[in-house]
Amino acid sequence: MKTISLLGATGSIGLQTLDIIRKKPEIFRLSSFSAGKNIDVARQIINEFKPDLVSVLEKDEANRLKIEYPHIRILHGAEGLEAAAVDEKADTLVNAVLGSVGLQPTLKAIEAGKTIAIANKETLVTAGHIVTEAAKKAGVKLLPVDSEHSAIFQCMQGEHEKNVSRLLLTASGGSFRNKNREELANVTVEETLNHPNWSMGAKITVDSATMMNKGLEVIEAHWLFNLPYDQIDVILHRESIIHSMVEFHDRSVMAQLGSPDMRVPIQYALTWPDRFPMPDTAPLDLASIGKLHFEKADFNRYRMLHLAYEAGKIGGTMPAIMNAANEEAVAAFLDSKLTFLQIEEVVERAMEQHNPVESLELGAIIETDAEGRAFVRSFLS
Ligand SMILES: NC(=O)C1=CN([C@@H]2O[C@H](COP(=O)(O)OP(=O)(O)OC[C@H]3O[C@@H](n4cnc5c(N)ncnc54)[C@H](OP(=O)(O)O)[C@@H]3O)[C@@H](O)[C@H]2O)C=CC1
Ligand SMILES: CC(=O)[C@@H](O)[C@H](O)COP(=O)(O)O
Ligand SMILES: [Mn+2]
Repeated sequence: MKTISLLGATGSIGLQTLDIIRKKPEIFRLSSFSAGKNIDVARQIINEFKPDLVSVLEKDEANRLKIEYPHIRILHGAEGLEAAAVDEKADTLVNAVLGSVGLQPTLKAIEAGKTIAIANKETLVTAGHIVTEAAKKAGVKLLPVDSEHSAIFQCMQGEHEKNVSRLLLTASGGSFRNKNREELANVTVEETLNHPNWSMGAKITVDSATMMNKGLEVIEAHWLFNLPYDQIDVILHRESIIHSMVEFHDRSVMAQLGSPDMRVPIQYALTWPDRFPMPDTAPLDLASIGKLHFEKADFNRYRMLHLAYEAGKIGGTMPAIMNAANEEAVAAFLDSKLTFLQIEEVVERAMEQHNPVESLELGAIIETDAEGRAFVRSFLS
């Protein structure tokens, strides 16, 4: 029996995690979860899964839920997220919250000795050095949920890190992969949210279109698999059937394939090193797919990918400023306050004005995160 605390239960990854828990009640139990503002869905989750602890974003909503559910511990805000992350009944934290707000709960859960299934890539981008060091020190497992990192993790089973020569992250190219840069000037939010292969939350779908998603994933891979940036490559693969690959020194390349369905990597993180059947997922039918395509990822077309490699190589607080500026810029785009190409412009400017600190201290990271957000807000005003 695995007891789970789930941050971001009302989101795309959160709901798919609940689907896995729902189908295997003899194996999984949800003991706590967090939601943001989607209280109607939070209520449905409480009614179905009967957790012991729930955290929501706002105090007023928490107070209303306390009256409705007097037997459940209901919390709110950053403290609530941390309390859910260290829930004493849970052995595993699934971090599916959006953004760097997931960092401090993750660190608390590591300190408390929880196994961490991590979907929340912004946490690893912002403070990968702190998170991976803390996990190593506490002897805690960080299990990847992101499809590319799960693919690499699966290819690495039974292999030794020292034999890896290169990681190859596959990228769909996102909603605008058939457009050139000039054609990006007037794209709408609605067009941006139309991902060709995956159904995901709004922020990551925008990131996929700007290619920042792949940039964040390059930094995520650097921390999870302990490889330098010149051994991490990105290749365009429009079908999203190969989820990523690992090249070894003998030039052998291992790939993990499957239909684009996040429930597969989520479940693998929850059952590793075992595998359980996934009856609702159709078998991969390569004969009907016919062809798989590959293309070089052009850094001029996908400038955000270049910026992310730069941020990763500079290191220190540079990935944190890039991530915070990107989170704010994407939110502004979704709110029609920035155009699609301005997301890139504002992220680049935030990086240019930032003096990166080499410090590995959490305080420096938190300050940098705030600086990135303030920079975008002042750009908007
Ligand atoms: N979706 C996918 O297929 C994949 C996602 N990921 C990563 O997983 C994470 C989640 O993505 P996704 O599920 O798409 O995102 P969604 O936007 O669908 O869900 C985000 C979740 O986080 C909650 N949330 C948002 N902001 C806050 C906040 N400030 N405080 C507390 N809770 C908050 C939301 O609550 P509410 O909705 O109630 O307001 C929701 O539960 C991201 O880091 C993403 O990059 C990685 C690989 C694939
Ligand atoms: C499902 C998943 O892991 C996403 O991060 C996905 O990778 C997005 O696809 P692209 O960024 O390749 O468009
Ligand atoms: Mn991914």
